[in-house]
Amino acid sequence: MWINNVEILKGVEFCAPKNSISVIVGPSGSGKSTFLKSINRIVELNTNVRWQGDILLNGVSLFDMDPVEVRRRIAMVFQTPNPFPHLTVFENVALPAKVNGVAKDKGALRELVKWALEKAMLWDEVKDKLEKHPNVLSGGQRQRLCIARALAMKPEVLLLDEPTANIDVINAKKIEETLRELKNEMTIIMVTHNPNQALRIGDYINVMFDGKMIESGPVGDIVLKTRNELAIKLLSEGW
Ligand SMILES: Nc1ncnc2c1ncn2[C@@H]1O[C@H](COP(=O)(O)OP(=O)(O)OP(=O)(O)O)[C@@H](O)[C@H]1O
Repeated sequence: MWINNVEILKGVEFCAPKNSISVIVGPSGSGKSTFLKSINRIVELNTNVRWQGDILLNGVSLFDMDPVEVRRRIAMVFQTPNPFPHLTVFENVALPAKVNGVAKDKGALRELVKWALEKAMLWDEVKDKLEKHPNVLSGGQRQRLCIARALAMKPEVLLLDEPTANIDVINAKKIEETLRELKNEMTIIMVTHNPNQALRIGDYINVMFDGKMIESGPVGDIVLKTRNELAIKLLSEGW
């Protein structure tokens, strides 16, 4: 994949098994975020992108689908919590679902918002703040609000780009717990800079270096069997 004629992703082969957490690790600038943003084609929004190859969702090419449909089915949560500041907590979760036609009427929408906030393990903390704006929430709560907003679209795949990078340890643990629960309902692909986190919650580890996926496999295999020196170094020392 090329951005402005510079090759950024180089012959990447990657598979995210259903109902599992696939973690992507690698040094800064290796292409992790670009790869993640390719999976739901948001990388195309502001950049001049040229593709070679294919990305399949349940066997269907993303390039044969409407990009809006792709982004509903493959939702994304970014490193910095980015709730809509001018909308209430309720509206933050409800609006994208409403726009995408996920809930048909007000009752269904209320149910959906509650469901998404419960799944994101945030409901108990915000059920009395639904009409407040996200500035009253902590950073970790704002990030879980963004997860709830993504979940309300009922995605099949959830992409997360370092979702715990900017929050404290307790909230990071809550998000990890949330993801472990969520994988029963969807496929999760997450970028992390934290090797301990990768080993703690990843079912599959994928190591990226210089735009290539240099190692991939079940976490046990990667830890015990990999002979790739860079993968060993990255997973033991971090990056
Ligand atoms: N819109 C863009 N235009 C030009 N180059 C880009 C663009 N987006 C990413 N790149 C380049 O692609 C390469 C990979 O960047 P990317 O952000 O994907 O790496 P990363 O592994 O996620 O890094 P980090 O861990 O620091 O977030 C970098 O060299 C970057 O400069």
